[in-house]
Amino acid sequence: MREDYLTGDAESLNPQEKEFDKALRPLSFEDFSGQGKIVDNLQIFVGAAKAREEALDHVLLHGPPGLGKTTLSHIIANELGSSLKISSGPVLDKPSDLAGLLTNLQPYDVLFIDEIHRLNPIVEEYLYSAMEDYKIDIMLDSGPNARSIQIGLNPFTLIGATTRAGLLTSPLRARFGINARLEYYDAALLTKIVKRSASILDMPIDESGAYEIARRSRGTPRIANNLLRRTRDFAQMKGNGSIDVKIAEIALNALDVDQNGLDEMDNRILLTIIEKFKGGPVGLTTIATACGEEAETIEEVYEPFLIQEGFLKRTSRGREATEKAYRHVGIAPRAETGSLF
Ligand SMILES: Nc1ncnc2c1ncn2[C@@H]1O[C@H](COP(=O)(O)OP(=O)(O)OP(=O)(O)O)[C@@H](O)[C@H]1O
Ligand SMILES: [Mg+2]
Repeated sequence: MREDYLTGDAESLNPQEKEFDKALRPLSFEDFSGQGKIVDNLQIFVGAAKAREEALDHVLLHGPPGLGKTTLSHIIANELGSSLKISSGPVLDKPSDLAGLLTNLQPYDVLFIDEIHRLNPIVEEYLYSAMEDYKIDIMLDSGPNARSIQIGLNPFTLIGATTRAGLLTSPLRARFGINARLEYYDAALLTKIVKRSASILDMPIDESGAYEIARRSRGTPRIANNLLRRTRDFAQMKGNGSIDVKIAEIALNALDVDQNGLDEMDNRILLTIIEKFKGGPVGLTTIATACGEEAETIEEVYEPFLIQEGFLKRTSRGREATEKAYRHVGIAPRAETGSLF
């Protein structure tokens, strides 16, 4: 179950969760909390493109899952007054899939390609001229009759989203005029987001309850919203229906979200490095095998937060647990135990 609230994107949700997700998704820059600099800049770029009656420059949004990349794409299209066409890297398998999408775009439409780091390299090449000159070359026929024709496209904006900006090729990256890296949210911002969500869903919640959920949400709005939903269940079954700090604590403890907001897998990663590999350094794939998790998921989902919070260090020789990690799992750091002998 933890998988779906950590990594679950809209596509993997059940219909009820989809409704919930839709109801809570901010629709305008005004409703979107945090990422101040990115939002301020985007507002300027969107306003200027509209005033000049030009397509907005292509936008690359990157950062860990659940921080608002898809949400921001919807907002950009809304604020441009354009429609948003949605696709994703793995879905665009053949150049003809891409050509079909591109030739159907109306002037100033926004094309959103999620997981853009997973584009097929052949499809990616076709994207270059589309992004640069609003043109694509299409191959007609094959064999001796093969010839290519050039088709002009309406001016459009491509928004690419990825959790792995490092995997993007440099020619693709260079074609984005706007490049924004989303950051984790602090507890104050997440408190605001939790209170907004609770009010949309008509859930009574007090400040301390909202803060407790917020500060234990790994800096991630998606997790905050999901923990809010789970906490409501506890409020209904174990309380009087409203959420305060006591109910929030009961719910979060029951869900194995600890005092620092780390969940069961975060703790398993830290414990594995400390207990099985003497605190590291140890390689990512070794950690992954020992934890029974995909290396990619550890790198994309867990590690960035553990590093940002100072539990983990990335060195040239591998991952190392910090002193803070030792204290967190309640084991004395190496230096201290070493000095006893
Ligand atoms: N700044 C924000 N303010 C309020 N709610 C937010 C904000 N950012 C994200 N959310 C909420 O968090 C949920 C997840 O956001 P979103 O789907 O945009 O993340 P994402 O970055 O696209 O994640 P992924 O990488 O998994 O696709 C959204 O449904 C939205 O309700
Ligand atoms: Mg998304």
